Amino acid sequence: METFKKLKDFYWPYKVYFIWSIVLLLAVTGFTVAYPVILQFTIDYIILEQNYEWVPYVAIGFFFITLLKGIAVYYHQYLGDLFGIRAVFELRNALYKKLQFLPFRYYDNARTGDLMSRLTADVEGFRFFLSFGFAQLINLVMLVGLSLGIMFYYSPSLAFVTLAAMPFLILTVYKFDKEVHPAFKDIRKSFAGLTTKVQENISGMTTVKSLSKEEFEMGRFGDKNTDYKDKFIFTSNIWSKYFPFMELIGHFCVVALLGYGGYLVITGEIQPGVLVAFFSLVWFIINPLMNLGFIVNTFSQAKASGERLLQVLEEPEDIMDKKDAVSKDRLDGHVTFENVSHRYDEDEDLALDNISFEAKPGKTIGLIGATGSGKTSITQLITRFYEPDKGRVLIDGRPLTDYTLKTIRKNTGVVLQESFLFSSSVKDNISYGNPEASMERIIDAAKRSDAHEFIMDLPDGYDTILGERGGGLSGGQKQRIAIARAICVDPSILILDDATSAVDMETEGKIQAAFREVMKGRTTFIIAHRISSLMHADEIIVMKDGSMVERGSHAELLQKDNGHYRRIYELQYKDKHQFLQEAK
Ligand SMILES: Nc1ncnc2c1ncn2[C@@H]1O[C@H](COP(=O)(O)OP(=O)(O)OP(=O)(O)O)[C@@H](O)[C@H]1O
Repeated sequence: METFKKLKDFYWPYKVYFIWSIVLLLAVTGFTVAYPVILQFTIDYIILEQNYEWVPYVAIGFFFITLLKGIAVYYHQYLGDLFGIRAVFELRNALYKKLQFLPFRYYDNARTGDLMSRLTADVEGFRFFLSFGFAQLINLVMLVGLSLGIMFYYSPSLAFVTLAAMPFLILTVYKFDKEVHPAFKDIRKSFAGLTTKVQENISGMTTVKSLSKEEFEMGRFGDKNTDYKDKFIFTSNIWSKYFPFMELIGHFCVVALLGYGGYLVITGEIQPGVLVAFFSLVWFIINPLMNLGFIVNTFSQAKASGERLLQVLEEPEDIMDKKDAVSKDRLDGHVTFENVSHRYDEDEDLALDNISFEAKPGKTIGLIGATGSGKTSITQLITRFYEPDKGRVLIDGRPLTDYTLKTIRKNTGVVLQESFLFSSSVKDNISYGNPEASMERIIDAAKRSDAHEFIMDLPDGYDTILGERGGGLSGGQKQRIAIARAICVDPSILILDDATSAVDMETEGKIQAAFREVMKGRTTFIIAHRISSLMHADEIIVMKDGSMVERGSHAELLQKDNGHYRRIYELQYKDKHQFLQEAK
C-alpha cells in the first residue's frame, strides 16, 4: 500500500473520475443481480399465479434495466479509463522530466532497455490496475456480497448447500495464485531481458557486423527467446491445470443446487423461480472468485511496477541549482581549478588528483595524456556533469555552484569524439541548443564549421532529415554538424573532446581551420591525442594518472629534456622525420 500512497499525487487529482466510475459500477452490479430477481418474480408471480397483466410492465422494466445497465457499463469503463490514462500521463511526464535531470552518475550504470521498459511496460501495468483492476476488485466484493445476500434471503438452507464446495474453490484459487504469480514475474523478467538484448543488438550493430557475429548474436537472442517462450508455456500450463478444476468445483455447486433445490421445490418449500434465480446467482459468485487470481495478479503487478517507477522518481538529484543561484546570459569564460580532486566511485582510484590551473577568457588550453589520465574528467567538472570531491571549480571568480545549471550549460559548447545527431532535420540538429536561432545564424554556424557546402548538396539541404545515427553522413560530416551546433549556441567556453580523432587528415585540417575561426573570443579546451591538434594552444597541460605532470606552451614543453610532452612529440614525429630522411 506504501507504493500506492507514494504515487498518490499522480492519480488522486483525478479522483472525481474514479469516484463516478465506482458509483456507476455499483449501479451495474445492482442491475446485474436484478436479472435473476426479475426472473424469479416472473416465474413465481406472473406465470405460476397467472398474473399475466404484469407481463408488459416486466418487459418494459427489463428493457429499461438493460438499457440503463448498458449506459452505466459504458460510463463506468470510460471514466475508469480516463482515470488511469490521465494519471499515467502525468506519471510519464514526471518520469521523463526526472530522466532529464538525473545526474550522469546515474546513467553510468543505468541500462537503456531497463529504463525503456520502466517507462513503457511498468507505466502500462500501473495504468491497467488504476483503470481496470481496482474496479474489478470492488466489483468482486459487491457482486459476491449482493448475490450471497439475496441467496440467504431466499433460502438460507439452499444457500448453505449450494455454497458448501466454495471453500475448496477459494483454496484452489489461493494455490493457483501462489503458483501463477511468480510465473508471471518470471515472464516479465524474461521479457525485459529480451528487449534489452534487442536494444543492445541494434545499438551495437556496427560491432556485430564488423566482427561477423551475426550467428553468435542470433544464438544469444535465440536463448532469450526460448526462455521467454518456455516461461509462457509454463504459465499457461498452470492455467490449464487449475481452470478446469475450478470449473469442476463450480459445477459441483450447481449439482448440489439442482439436487437439493429440486427437492425443496418438489416438497414446496421454495418456489421454482427461486431455484432459477439461484442458478444465475451461483455463477455471480463462482466467476468472480475464479477471476480473483487474475485480479490479485494485476494488483501485485501494479505494486511491483509502482516500486520500479518510484525507484526512478526517488533517485536523488544531487546536481541541481542552489536556492540563490545566479542566472547570467553571458559569462566571460574565466575558468579556475583550485586543488580539485575527483573520483567517480568510492572504491575507485582518484580520476583527478589535486588539479589547479587557470584559463583566462579567450585563451586555448590543450589537454594531452594517455588514455584514462583524466582529460575528459576535467571538462566534465567544468560543465558540472559531476561534482568534484575536493577543491573548487570557478568561472569568472565564482564557484560553479553559484550559477544555475542553465547558465553553465548555455555558456559551454561541447563537441565530442562521436557526436549524437537526432533523427530530425539538419537545421534542427544545428539549432538544437538554440531553437530560436534565425536561419541566417544557422547557415553562418554551418559555414564557420565548413559544413555549409555539403549540406547544400544534400537532397533537401538544411531540411534533409537525418537517420537515427545521422544516417547518410560520413563521420567527418556528422562532426562538422556537431561543431555547427556548438557554435550556434555561441558559448563562451568551448570544449573539443577528441573531436577530430575519428576523421581523416584532410578533414581534420578542414575542421581545425573551422575551429580556429570558432575559437576566437572563447576559452577553449582541446583534448587530443595528436600533438598537431593542440600545438597552437596558449597552454598545454600534460596529464598522467589523474595528475598534471607538465604545463606550458608547445615551445616551452619541447625544451624539457626527457619531458612527457617531448616524448609524445618524438613518438608522433619520429616516423615523419624518418620518412623525410629516407626520402632525401
Ligand atoms: N563515468 C565514469 N564512471 C567511473 N569511472 C570513470 C568514469 N569516467 C571516467 N572514469 C575513470 O576515470 C579515469 C579518468 O578518465 P577520463 O575519461 O577522464 O580519461 P581521459 O584521459 O579522458 O581518457 P581518454 O583519452 O580515453 O578519453 C579513468 O580511470 C576512468 O576509468
